[in-house]
Amino acid sequence: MMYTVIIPAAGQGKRMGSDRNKVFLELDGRPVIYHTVSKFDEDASCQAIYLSARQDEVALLTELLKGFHKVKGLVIGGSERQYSIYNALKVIPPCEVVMVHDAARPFVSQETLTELYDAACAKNAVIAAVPVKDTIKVINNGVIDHTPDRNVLWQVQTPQAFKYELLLEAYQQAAESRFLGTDDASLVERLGVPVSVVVSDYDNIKLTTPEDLYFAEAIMKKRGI
Ligand SMILES: Nc1ccn([C@@H]2O[C@H](COP(=O)(O)OP(=O)(O)OP(=O)(O)O)[C@@H](O)[C@H]2O)c(=O)n1
Ligand SMILES: C[C@](O)(CO)[C@H](O)COP(=O)(O)O
Repeated sequence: MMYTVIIPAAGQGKRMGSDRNKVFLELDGRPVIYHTVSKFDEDASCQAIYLSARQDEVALLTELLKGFHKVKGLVIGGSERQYSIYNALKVIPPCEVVMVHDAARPFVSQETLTELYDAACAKNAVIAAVPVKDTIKVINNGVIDHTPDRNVLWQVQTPQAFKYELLLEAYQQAAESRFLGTDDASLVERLGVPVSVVVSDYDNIKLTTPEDLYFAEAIMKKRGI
């Protein structure tokens, strides 16, 4: 059994504030998306890679990724991350396990991929996450409402891995009820299906705002890249 991964890359990178989609920014002379795709290309359990891309970036992405033989298709993304992923999910060949991973997370480790895949085979739904380090407050109109117990708070990441039929069902139901979530697990949670967690690492950052590029440099330095 192997898995298929969907990599949404059709965002705009507004919070990064650069002149182009952040997945094309370069790290060590290669675009972010190249680093991300290479993690899955190198994983022996990954059988196929599908990406969601902006219409005007399809040609660029095709050229950039032409050396990766596991890349089986590019679909046109939508106006939200969820729509970009659903567009891919609707066209990929049925498989046992499907993972979803943000193009903007180029530092996912092989250990996390292996743990997630093994857990997804044994369970229906599993995501990568790390415990929050800070104290989190719920604030209303500039005033603290309450302080949730930090022991139950986790910062969730991608990859998120699911049995294919379950994820498809979750996306179909979300579309029917016009539910928009900020991650894939939230769509599965709505079905009442338990979603497990694999403890990932703090290097698996999403490049979201400009300071994340400094963290990216530090992670690469640590890894000797
Ligand atoms: N309509 C969208 C929005 C996001 N994404 C992808 O989803 C991942 C996570 O999204 P995020 O970090 O929010 O990226 P952007 O939407 O590009 O960023 P911003 O919200 O700052 O514009 C990214 O790899 C991004 O390319 C996508 O495929 N389609
Ligand atoms: C899926 C995700 O990466 C988990 O942290 C995140 O929720 C994506 O959301 P964003 O609002 O598009 O950054």
